Amino acid sequence: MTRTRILLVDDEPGVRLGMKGYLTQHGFDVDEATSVAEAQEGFRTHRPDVAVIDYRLPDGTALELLPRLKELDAAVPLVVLTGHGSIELAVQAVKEGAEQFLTKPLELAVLKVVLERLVAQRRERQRLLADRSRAVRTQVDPFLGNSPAIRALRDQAERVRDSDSPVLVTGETGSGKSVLARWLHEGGPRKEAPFVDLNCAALSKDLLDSELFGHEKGAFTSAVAAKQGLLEVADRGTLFLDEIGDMDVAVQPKLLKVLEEQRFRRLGDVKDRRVDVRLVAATHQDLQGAAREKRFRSDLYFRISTLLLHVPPLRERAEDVPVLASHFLAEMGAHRGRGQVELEPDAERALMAYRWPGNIRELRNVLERAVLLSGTSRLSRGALRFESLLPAEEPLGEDLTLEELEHRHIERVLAREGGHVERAATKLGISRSSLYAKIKGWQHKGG
Ligand SMILES: Nc1ncnc2c1ncn2[C@@H]1O[C@H](COP(=O)(O)OP(=O)(O)OP(=O)(O)O)[C@@H](O)[C@H]1O
Repeated sequence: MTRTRILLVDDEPGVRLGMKGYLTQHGFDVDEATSVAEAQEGFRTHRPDVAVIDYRLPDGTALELLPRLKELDAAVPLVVLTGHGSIELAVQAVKEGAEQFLTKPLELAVLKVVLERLVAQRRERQRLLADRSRAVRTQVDPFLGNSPAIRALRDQAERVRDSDSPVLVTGETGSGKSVLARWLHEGGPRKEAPFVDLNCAALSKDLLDSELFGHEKGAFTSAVAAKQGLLEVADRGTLFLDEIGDMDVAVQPKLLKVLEEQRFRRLGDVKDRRVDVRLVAATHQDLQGAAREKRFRSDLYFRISTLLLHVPPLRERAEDVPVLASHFLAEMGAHRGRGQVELEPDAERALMAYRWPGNIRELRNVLERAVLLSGTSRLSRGALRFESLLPAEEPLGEDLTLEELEHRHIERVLAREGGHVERAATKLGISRSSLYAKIKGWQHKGG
């Protein structure tokens, strides 16, 4: 569980000492400030979860400080303390944005309860904010199936889940990289904090910059108000950068700085801010190759790739296809208020033999379409329409001659290799010229 950070603003060292001792003992991290000016600076550079502010400060009152803090970040709850319980003061403080007003002498246990409640509310709001662009998903198990490949992935993922180091998730499109990233967050020590998900391929350099780092008012022409970056939203949580291979090279050194120093700067700002995020990055590209060819910074590559998780393509774990398929079919049945749709044996065989270039996403789509169009409770091979241009791979028939069997197998390997004769020949374990000879032979026979 992440520790809650409190900013304590009081000019009396004795009061601060007492409160800090108590709160630290109860699991809070406490930063201190002794004046309006120090409080503003501390709040700006090291954002607390809650600020506790004494009413009277050497250079002003809490009423002056409140709107300034609210301007910096309206989401941080503020608690005001005063020596004399005055209703007018309380009303005024609340008007200026204080969430809570407490009188001195303070019951430390009461303060603790108040802080815990405010922090829980803030975390909930932050979580909603982080999920604003996506429907909240129910937890998906990334390790459905029992193949050695998926069991090995689960073992590795469990080992890296609780660490703070960056993780790089590799795998083909649709194989479940995002699902795994979310699982790392939801099962790990940062689960109470936000999971922020950003697709680097979908944004131009400038947009990516301002989405990630935020900006100050006036940083560029359209920046009419200051904006929090997603790094700040993800503070204490997980930042998931999908398609990191497409991140603009100009943004990459800034991300490296965040990872190395836990600092970043909003566009147009003059000072750094501190942030504590765990990075999970994903890519379907060969990032090492991209780094070698200077399309991706190699220092960033090394920083993010110490913990590497590779999600296997579905075709390398065909035995998991029936498990995944019945999971999707149950889900679809429940969604439509119908019973479970079952697979006929010929459909199951076709699903297991197909190459799934679009992986789990494609499997789900194929089943969804089949369920919609067939309207029956048993799906046969004929109901399946595969997305890829490759022929669906049904098991080779038992009553073929050896020659027909060879012919079909060669066609299949050629299709898999995209018609590349040399690669197909290597796969088949024969020379290119023998493969050509065989193909020519069929052409003669009109095959
Ligand atoms: N283990 C799983 N159980 C159920 N659904 C899954 C599983 N893995 C992936 N999916 C589903 O498959 C689809 C693709 O998954 P996901 O978005 O995680 O893949 P990805 O590898 O991140 O793809 P891309 O590279 O295109 O971003 C999603 O709809 C997801 O819900």
